[in-house]
Amino acid sequence: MAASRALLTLENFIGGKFLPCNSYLDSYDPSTGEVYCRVPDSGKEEIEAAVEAARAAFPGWSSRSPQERSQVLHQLADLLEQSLEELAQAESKDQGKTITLARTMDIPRSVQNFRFFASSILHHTSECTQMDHLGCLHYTVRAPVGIGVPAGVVNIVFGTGPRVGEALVSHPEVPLISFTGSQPTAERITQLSAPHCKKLSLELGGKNPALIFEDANLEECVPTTVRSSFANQGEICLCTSRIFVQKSIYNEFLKRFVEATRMWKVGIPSDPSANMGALISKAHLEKVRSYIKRARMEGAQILCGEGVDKLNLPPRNQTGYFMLPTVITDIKDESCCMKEEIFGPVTCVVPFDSEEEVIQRANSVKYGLAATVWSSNVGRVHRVAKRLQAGLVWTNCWLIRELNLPFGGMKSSGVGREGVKDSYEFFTEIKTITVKH
Ligand SMILES: NC(=O)c1ccc[n+]([C@@H]2O[C@H](COP(=O)([O-])OP(=O)(O)OC[C@H]3O[C@@H](n4cnc5c(N)ncnc54)[C@H](O)[C@@H]3O)[C@@H](O)[C@H]2O)c1
Ligand SMILES: N/C(=C/C=C\C=O)C(=O)O
Repeated sequence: MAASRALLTLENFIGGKFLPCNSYLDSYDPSTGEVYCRVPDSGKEEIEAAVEAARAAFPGWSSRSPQERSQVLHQLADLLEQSLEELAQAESKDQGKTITLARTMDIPRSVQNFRFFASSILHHTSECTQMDHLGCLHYTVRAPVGIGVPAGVVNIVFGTGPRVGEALVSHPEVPLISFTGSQPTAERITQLSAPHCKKLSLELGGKNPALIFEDANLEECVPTTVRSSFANQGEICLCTSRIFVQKSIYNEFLKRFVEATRMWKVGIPSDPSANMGALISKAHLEKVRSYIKRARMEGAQILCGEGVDKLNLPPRNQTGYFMLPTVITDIKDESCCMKEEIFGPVTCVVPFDSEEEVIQRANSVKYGLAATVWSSNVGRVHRVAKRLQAGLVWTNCWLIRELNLPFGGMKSSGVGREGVKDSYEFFTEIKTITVKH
């Protein structure tokens, strides 16, 4: 029996200290399907300790000036930047994403976010009114609700959603919840938080359409739509999973799109030339595959990918959670593949005739997160973008992020928004003060 390699064991980080836990969960390397790490299986006790640490840290941290807190956030960005490669390797290993995506998107975006918010907190203004006839001045101030960085301000508690997640979201001293995840979980969190009237920010799923009109520039549209469909194995809430193509260019688009999809390289995450790595878990891989099986049963066509083309992987990775990017056509709008979020490397391509028709069909799902519109007619992109039920509409591009402006979805894609103004308002309480002079 080969000696088992010492497994990486993570610890919770509470009150500025790394703390062991009584029990642990196995964490799997998505590229091999092997256990590579153990994470704490935390529960109520750990959440209580984290809330206590936060409670103790709050008075000191919340009274620090924006200038001091900005400096701390810039220092965090510096530390992330200095450890970019180590963090990219860790993220790629843990999530199955390619090292290239982790190096060029995930970690740099984290640095950018810290720097951006470190700057924005220095520029907020408040409101003021005067009642001269009463000799009154009114103004607003905002007080932090959450906490920032010194010991106890950031607490990291590992565990499962139902066990440690529920302990956190139902804790009476946790006043607000910023949740990113699926709609079913958001429903559960909303139920648990309701008795405490907690403030909620919910960033949920999407079933994001691409609307490709006959005057689209296919040289740009095809590669960008391949990327928006399959980046990070389709495990991005903003990924395109329904592609509506105007009939007159449908065959040409499909030919180019399938060719480009087949060039989208699936490889081991550490391969810098891979475009796509492994899905997050065995269970998720099987869930994604089940949608393709259902599409086949409904008589849809699978033009490339799962069950059509061959996946070439080294022997050690054949137990990894890999699948090929898959394109489905001849599928009805009523199909679950066109209605439900699959959150995998699967996209459906269907034709449409008119602008009116495609807007109605694009809006016919319960989600409303993101959309892309491809047309060289500037009047059309503005007109269509305004009518789409989506919180984010990219025209002739995808995933260009503007942190100054609201980010988030409508309908079942979430509640509230993130961004400079929206996050500032969410994480603070506003107060109106009247001074009679
Ligand atoms: N809108 C966005 O910005 C955005 C960004 C990324 C992902 N997403 C969405 O997230 C989903 C994929 O992420 P996921 O699979 O981790 O989602 P998930 O809902 O399964 O889990 C999200 C988080 O909630 C925790 N959780 C699970 N059950 C819980 C419970 N009962 N109480 C408290 N916490 C609980 C999980 O441990 C996890 O940390 C997709 O729907 C995707 O679209 C949205
Ligand atoms: N919050 C964001 C999420 C992006 C992709 C999620 O899968 C962001 O871009 O700010």
